[in-house]
Amino acid sequence: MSYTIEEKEGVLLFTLNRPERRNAINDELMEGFKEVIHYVHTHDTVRFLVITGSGEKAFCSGGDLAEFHSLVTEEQAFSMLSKMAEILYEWATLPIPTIALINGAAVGGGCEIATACDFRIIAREAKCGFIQGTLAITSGWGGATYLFERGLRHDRALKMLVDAQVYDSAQLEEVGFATKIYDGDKFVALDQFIEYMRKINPGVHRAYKEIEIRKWAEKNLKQRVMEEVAQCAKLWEADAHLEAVERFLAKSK
Ligand SMILES: CC[C@@H](C(=O)O)C(=O)SCCNC(=O)CCNC(=O)[C@H](O)C(C)(C)COP(=O)(O)OP(=O)(O)OC[C@H]1O[C@@H](n2cnc3c(N)ncnc32)[C@H](O)[C@@H]1OP(=O)(O)O
Repeated sequence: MSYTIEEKEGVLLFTLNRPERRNAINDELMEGFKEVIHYVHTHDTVRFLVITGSGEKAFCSGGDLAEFHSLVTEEQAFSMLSKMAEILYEWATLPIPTIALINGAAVGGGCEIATACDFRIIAREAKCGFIQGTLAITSGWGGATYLFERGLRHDRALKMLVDAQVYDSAQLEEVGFATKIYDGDKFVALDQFIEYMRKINPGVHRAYKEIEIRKWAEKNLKQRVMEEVAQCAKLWEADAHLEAVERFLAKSK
């Protein structure tokens, strides 16, 4: 199975489980996200949603470049990108705190998933980056829109996007992308992070999330996400992108 979903003591843990592909997102994993979202909406027992990657190396390497390379036209790209963008919008507007437990590399769409979460707890040796620019595309799942909502200084957020480089944990802390850097066991770090939150009535968390979600509704967040998707889809069909992906895949052979 390419993912697992486990509920324990109020924490719903969603683990991306394709370590041999560095937990890249394919259609099956998108269905996993949908299952998790449905679970949260139908189980009041869930207080915190946590997403992490299996293995040591990666949280998530973004879209599965091998699987999605068959999408060539703008329309084909839009169809895949908008599907995941819709899912991430649902995720970002869930009524409970969401946490990206970043155990390893979070690049491309993996960095977008992390940005769509409320909190990013990052392993000291992990790296994150909006590296889409190196593939001649922009973020295509709404990640830039979320990044500009996360309260980073505007020039720092923009620099992350336009440089398209991976940042180490010290840099991620400095720019304000990381909520917390951890050493050692990721679940110990998670337990410490939610220690105080656990003691608070869940209604309080839901109320704070509603405040943020209301603000986003007023600022047309969904529409802005979809415009980001459309921009990425346009770039997707250009030769520069298709050739960059071919170069990446050729390295693996
Ligand atoms: C499509 C949406 C778009 C968006 O909207 O954002 C994107 O997400 S674009 C995709 C951006 N992602 C990438 O460009 C992935 C780049 N991957 C890496 O930089 C590295 O793999 C890593 C994540 C930093 C991990 O490095 P390392 O631990 O050294 O592993 P390898 O590079 O050797 O990879 C192992 C294995 O996994 C395959 N792989 C990695 N990422 C992907 C991917 N995104 N899609 C498909 N396959 C991926 C890689 O090809 C290797 O395969 P083998 O050589 O066959 O073992």
